[in-house]
Amino acid sequence: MNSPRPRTAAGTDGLDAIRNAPAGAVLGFDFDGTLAPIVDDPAAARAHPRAAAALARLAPHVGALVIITGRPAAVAVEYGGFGDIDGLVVLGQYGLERWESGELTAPAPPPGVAEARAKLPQILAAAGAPAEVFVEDKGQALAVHTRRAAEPQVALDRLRGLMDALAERTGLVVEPGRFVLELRPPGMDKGRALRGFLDGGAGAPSAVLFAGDDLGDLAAFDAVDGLRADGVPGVKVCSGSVEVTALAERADLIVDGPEGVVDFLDGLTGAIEAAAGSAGEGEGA
Ligand SMILES: O=P(O)(O)OC[C@H]1O[C@H](O[C@H]2O[C@H](CO)[C@@H](O)[C@H](O)[C@H]2O)[C@H](O)[C@@H](O)[C@@H]1O
Repeated sequence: MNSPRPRTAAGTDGLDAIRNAPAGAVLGFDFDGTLAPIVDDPAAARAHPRAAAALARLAPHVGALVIITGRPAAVAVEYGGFGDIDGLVVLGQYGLERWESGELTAPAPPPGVAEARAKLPQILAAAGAPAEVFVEDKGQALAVHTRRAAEPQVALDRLRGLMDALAERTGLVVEPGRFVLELRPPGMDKGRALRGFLDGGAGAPSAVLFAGDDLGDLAAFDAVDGLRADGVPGVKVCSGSVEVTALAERADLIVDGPEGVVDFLDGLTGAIEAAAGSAGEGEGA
């Protein structure tokens, strides 16, 4: 299977670098909207049916695979069916949590989360939120979802100012996403998480890739840009949707949602395996 070509020279260099030296490359992925199709109920989200197999096939060829998600890490592992993928690391809650080989490391939530949890019902009432607006309690963070409302963007806009004020009062930050506003601890984002993950590796990667779909993934795109400025080839992949356009504007490569991401992974692995096969034939000749 042929991989789609990036539309930028930097992205083409980044993808070539991954294909040419996969063993030193680090590939990062968002979960919801990138590996898992968006659905109305966050608890019903599951990875694309071919995602876990595609990651498992790619894993032995590359330096590292890391999923960086707003979900609790253990939830992404469960909903993804990722528990058996060799070497996979999942950084949850925007990088606060780390899951690796079945072991989870997670800090205690800051006290502001409990205060926000107690005040959120009043905030929803004050914003006139319809009954379909609900809170997803992630322990470290609280996500207010409006997707199921008749007018999800209107409901989101009405909440924004009140959520900003609550974040300020509780020492949290507001993380906006696809018909969601999250209250979460400050000091971490997907860019810092990616940088921190690379810093914990065995040296600079030969190349880096990050694929995402939502506003929270822009920080990881910033990190890829920063790495490129430092001389590390990199690729920014957007899992395209009509809901968010900000990532597509910054991406080297746009694919068609999670199905496109999985096809891209299969194509990349196929190219790496084909190159390894030809090299083996050359050596034997
Ligand atoms: O960083 P991510 O892996 O993309 O997680 C971000 C948030 O995604 C989830 O919400 C989104 O997906 C839901 C299920 O498809 C959808 O119903 C919702 O509208 C989306 O915003 C998740 O529920 C959040 O906790 C994540 O932080």
